[in-house]
Amino acid sequence: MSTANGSLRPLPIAPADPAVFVGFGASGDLTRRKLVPALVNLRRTGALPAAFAFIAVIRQADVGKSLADDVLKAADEHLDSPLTQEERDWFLGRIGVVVGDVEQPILYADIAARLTELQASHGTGTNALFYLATPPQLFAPIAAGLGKAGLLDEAAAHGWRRVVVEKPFGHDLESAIALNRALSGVMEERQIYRIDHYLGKETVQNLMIFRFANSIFEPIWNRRYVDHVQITVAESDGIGTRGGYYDEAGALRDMVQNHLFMLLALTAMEPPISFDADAVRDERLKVLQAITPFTRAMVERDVVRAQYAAGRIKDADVRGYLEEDKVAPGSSTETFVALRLQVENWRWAGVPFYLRTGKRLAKRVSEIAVHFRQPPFMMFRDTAVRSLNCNVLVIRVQPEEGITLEVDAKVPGQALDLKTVAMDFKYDEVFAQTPSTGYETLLYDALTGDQTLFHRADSTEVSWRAVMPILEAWPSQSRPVCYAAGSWGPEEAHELLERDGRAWRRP
Ligand SMILES: NC(=O)C1=CN([C@@H]2O[C@H](COP(=O)(O)OP(=O)(O)OC[C@H]3O[C@@H](n4cnc5c(N)ncnc54)[C@H](OP(=O)(O)O)[C@@H]3O)[C@@H](O)[C@H]2O)C=CC1
Ligand SMILES: O=C1O[C@H](COP(=O)(O)O)[C@@H](O)[C@H](O)[C@H]1O
Repeated sequence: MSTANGSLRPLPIAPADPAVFVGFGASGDLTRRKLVPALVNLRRTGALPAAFAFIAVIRQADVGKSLADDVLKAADEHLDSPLTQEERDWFLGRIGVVVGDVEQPILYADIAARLTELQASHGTGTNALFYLATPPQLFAPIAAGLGKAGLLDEAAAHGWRRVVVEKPFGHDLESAIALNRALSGVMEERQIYRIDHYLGKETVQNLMIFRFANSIFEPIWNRRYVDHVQITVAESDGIGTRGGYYDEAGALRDMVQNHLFMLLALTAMEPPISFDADAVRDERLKVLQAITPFTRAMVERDVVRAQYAAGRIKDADVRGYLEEDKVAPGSSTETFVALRLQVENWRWAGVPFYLRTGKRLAKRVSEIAVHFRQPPFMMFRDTAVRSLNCNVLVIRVQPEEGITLEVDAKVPGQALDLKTVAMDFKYDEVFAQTPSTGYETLLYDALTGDQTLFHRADSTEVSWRAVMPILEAWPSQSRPVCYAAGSWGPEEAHELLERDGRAWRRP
């Protein structure tokens, strides 16, 4: 059974169902920086139920002693305003800790006992949301442990049981299939919430509203009017402390296969027949299925992989990727990818989609730029106007969230002169509420049983299938090319568009 999309929720927002949140990997970075702050934000907006408790599942007993205090202290740094004493006491009174080894059945018996305890003391009822914020190789063992202990059996529990699975969802197609199989062996698809925090971002959700709640864009949203689309997710940060994970993953797995493909899917999808979760996910899936498979020749020609070298960002020297902690000597892991792909369907045949993402680029900015075709020049041919610019619609995902439409206007005066001007919508000028990190929305959706903004099993596999030919071709190709930290990527990425008579937008 599918669920209804949260975008259609009536205001004011109702508190989610009473539940216990069971966080695996609760001593980790994600819990501190994103999950706990998101839960605090949900409570601030009245979206967290009063009957709520949090079980932190960790492996080191000594960490457990101060864990509740530590995560709240860390959360403080990621909130717009620090926790009040009332909030601190509220959360402290609701956090329980369970220590153990995720491979051992006893851990799950302890979790079950703790659940019963908290259900009684906090009146949470029997709903439980299990959140897997651990290294990915533990997702399947944890699911198996939960399954064997009967913790996912909703009939026996008399309440819902849901599992949020963090990214990366697999390392390649084969491992994604295996993980889907492991999950579906112990629970129903409707219980699985594969997270992609980009889908929770306000601006990303707004893409569907922008396209389908306004009548003026849809008629021109196709190959007749669109020349090409550019999707950029640029980061100025490097890999930080995540070298161990990143060196195994690289930008294609870390960003393209999931986040950029979701931006692509939402940009290119057909209108769903409703906001029903499966109706929306069906349409996103069809876009991924329509990506023209990459041949080796296409990988060679249309995919640029690169790695950052030392450079300067914001007036500071930064080291190159190979000097980062936990990166293998001489690693050929890419920190930048630019590619050109085609969505072969009736709407988009012949329209190139250019995607690029990278670490240590000139600035942090994510945007989708839809470049429309040029108008016929005919009317201007005997005038001083030398060329016409094409209209560009830019959806700014982050930061400075908003939407800009670039149009040509006449420069005031007697001569005929044109200038490109921007019609601008900025979230922070229109709405009091600033767009969230995405985790608030996704946690609320998981707590209310809305799967729209989560990946379904089929889409994880189809997106891996699309990138596999690239991953398979790379080892036999030359090393990634270099780009200086603080730049907009390697020259080859610019050539990718120049070859087609186009250029990347400078965000
Ligand atoms: N951090 C982020 O911004 C993002 C993270 N993610 C994903 O979230 C997940 C967690 O990431 P993150 O919090 O950064 O990772 P961390 O390495 O910071 O934390 C991992 C957590 O898992 C625990 N853990 C590690 N090994 C074991 C084990 N063998 N048995 C039991 N527990 C174990 C760690 O416990 P201990 O403290 O004892 O080591 C820690 O609590 C990953 O899948 C990551 O890809 C996704 C997007 C963004
Ligand atoms: O999933 C990931 O996303 C972040 C970028 O997220 P954003 O919300 O800050 O844009 C990226 O840095 C990280 O490498 C990747 O794993």
